[in-house]
Amino acid sequence: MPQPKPDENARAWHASAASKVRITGAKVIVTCPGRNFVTLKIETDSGVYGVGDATLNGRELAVASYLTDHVNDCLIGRDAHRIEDIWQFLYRGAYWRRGPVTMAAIAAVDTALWDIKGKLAGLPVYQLLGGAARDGVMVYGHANGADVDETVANALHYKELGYKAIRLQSGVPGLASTYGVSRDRYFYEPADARLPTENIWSTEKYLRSVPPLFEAARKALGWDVHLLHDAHHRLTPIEAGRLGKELEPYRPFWLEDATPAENQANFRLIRQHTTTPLAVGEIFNSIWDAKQLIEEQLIDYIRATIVHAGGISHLRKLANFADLHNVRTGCHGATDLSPVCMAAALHFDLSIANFGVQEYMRHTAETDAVFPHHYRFADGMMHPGDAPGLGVDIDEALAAQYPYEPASLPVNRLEDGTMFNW
Ligand SMILES: O=C(O)C(=O)C[C@H](O)[C@H](O)CO
Ligand SMILES: [Mg+2]
Repeated sequence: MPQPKPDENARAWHASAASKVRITGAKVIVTCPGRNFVTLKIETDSGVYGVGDATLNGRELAVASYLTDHVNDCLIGRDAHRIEDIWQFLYRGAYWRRGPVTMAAIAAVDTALWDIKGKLAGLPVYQLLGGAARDGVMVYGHANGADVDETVANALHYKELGYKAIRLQSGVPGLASTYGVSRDRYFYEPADARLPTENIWSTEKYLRSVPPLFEAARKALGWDVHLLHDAHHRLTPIEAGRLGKELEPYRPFWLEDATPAENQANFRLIRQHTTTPLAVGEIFNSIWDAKQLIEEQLIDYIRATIVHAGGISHLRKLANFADLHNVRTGCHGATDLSPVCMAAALHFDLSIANFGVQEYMRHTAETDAVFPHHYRFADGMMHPGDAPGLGVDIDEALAAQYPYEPASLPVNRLEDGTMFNW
């Protein structure tokens, strides 16, 4: 029997058959409505455009240059529908894989392409990702204060606002400044000066301060609210094990960034000493940063988010992998992640199987005005809205009124002058 003739031009056929939407332009917008944000806007010949967040706090211009000097020209003429192909082109094609600058740039392209695909389909992005897997996205807010009383008072306020999960960070007696404690009630912005501010840190003083904070918070708030805490990479594994054990009676939702995670095996030691759930990963930029942590079930929540971990496409892979190992998500959502990232994270959170919680720090009114958006908060939950695409935009004329202002994250020294983790 004669065999069917192979189609020698299959590749060409595939290339021409699908309906194409050509990318006609890509531009980077840097704006500072209270803090710096880098946004990528991709335009197509259909008239539809998409936006992606590319903000890397304290290193913003490196990503802006990566996009402008090395990526944007490569996008022109490509089919905006081919999100995975473009992701692979940028990741494999860089040769220098991973790293926060590369992955933030790829994330911005990926996010903008999902926005375009949603707008062209007339669907919110979460519908393209499989639809809503829950009614809304539980978020946690930041309660902080100079001392335990002020922090607990702020936490009570968050509870009144309807929050079901609250992060507690309090000033440490004997230390002039502490991570997570702001002078402002809602907006904590660590990038506070052009050159890095030098803070002083004492692990001993800090460790004494956290259990009394949780004890007071449980007394005042009761047990029907989740309580979280961020150690911000400052403990050794054995110190983290001790803190986790001391917090167990207060049932924290998680202890975050207990120890730096370059060496993923660090978390084994913490696990051996405490049942307090562990969260890590806001500075991760790919699935490889979390592979051992997830495979060995050394953590409970993975904090990687859209802008710093390669966009919606890569974060979905990470979440699916985590799901196999009972690890849930808890996306980073500090104010240095723009409303574009927040919108993308909410579509992602709503659609995945193993969602845990989403961090939510309110942006300033100036930021909200530059980035008009459809996402909303009610009763401790958020929803991305049902506008086609991501449901977020950038007002370029307004953005231009807030030029870039150099700002750095702080650094820490121990009391004897030794450089330490911030
Ligand atoms: O929100 C958190 O949990 C943080 O740790 C915030 C980070 O310090 C901040 O995003 C750094 O830019
Ligand atoms: Mg953190």
